[in-house]
Amino acid sequence: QKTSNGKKVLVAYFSRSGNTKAIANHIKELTGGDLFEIQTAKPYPADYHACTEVAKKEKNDNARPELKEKVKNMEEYDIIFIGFPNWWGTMPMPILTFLESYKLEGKIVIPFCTHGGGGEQNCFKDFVKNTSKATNKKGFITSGGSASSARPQVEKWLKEIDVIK
Ligand SMILES: Cc1cc2nc3c(=O)[nH]c(=O)nc-3n(C[C@H](O)[C@H](O)[C@H](O)COP(=O)(O)O)c2cc1C
Repeated sequence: QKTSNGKKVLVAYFSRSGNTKAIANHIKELTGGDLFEIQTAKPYPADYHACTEVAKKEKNDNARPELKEKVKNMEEYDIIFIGFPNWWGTMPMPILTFLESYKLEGKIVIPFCTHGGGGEQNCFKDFVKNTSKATNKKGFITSGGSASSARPQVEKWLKEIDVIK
């Protein structure tokens, strides 16, 4: 399925507790795109505090956690939404693994993010820095708690950035 302007859409997301997944689902429903969940080969601890410690170490080490699977047909997509939670003020490191796994030249990449009160911080700045070979469009950000009811805001944003009519 393609959008009204004939583009094929992928909605890739990383989500530990479901908030970012809720936004991914809104985008999928509104654009008719395909969903892909970015998962690490080794799951993060279920315990929140333990997870923050693992994530902090990965950030400090500039790690590239191994991913469970790849998008097999990335070359078919024109527009790639990439969603993630704000972790320690930026993208979780598996997003960097993901971005470095594909040739994104010539594609439109668009981030979306949920946070726990800190807002955007460096999330989108770091995203743009790491996707400089692609065309970037303005991202969508919301607090994790509002994600499931954010469909109207997501729709407004998708119209603003010219992905849907
Ligand atoms: C490891 C970790 C680090 C986090 N760091 C931040 C942060 O720096 N700023 C913030 O606003 N929220 C932070 N959060 C909260 C998440 O961004 C927020 O709960 C988000 O909606 C979770 O999305 P998810 O349900 O898709 O995993 C952190 C959460 C985790 C697990």
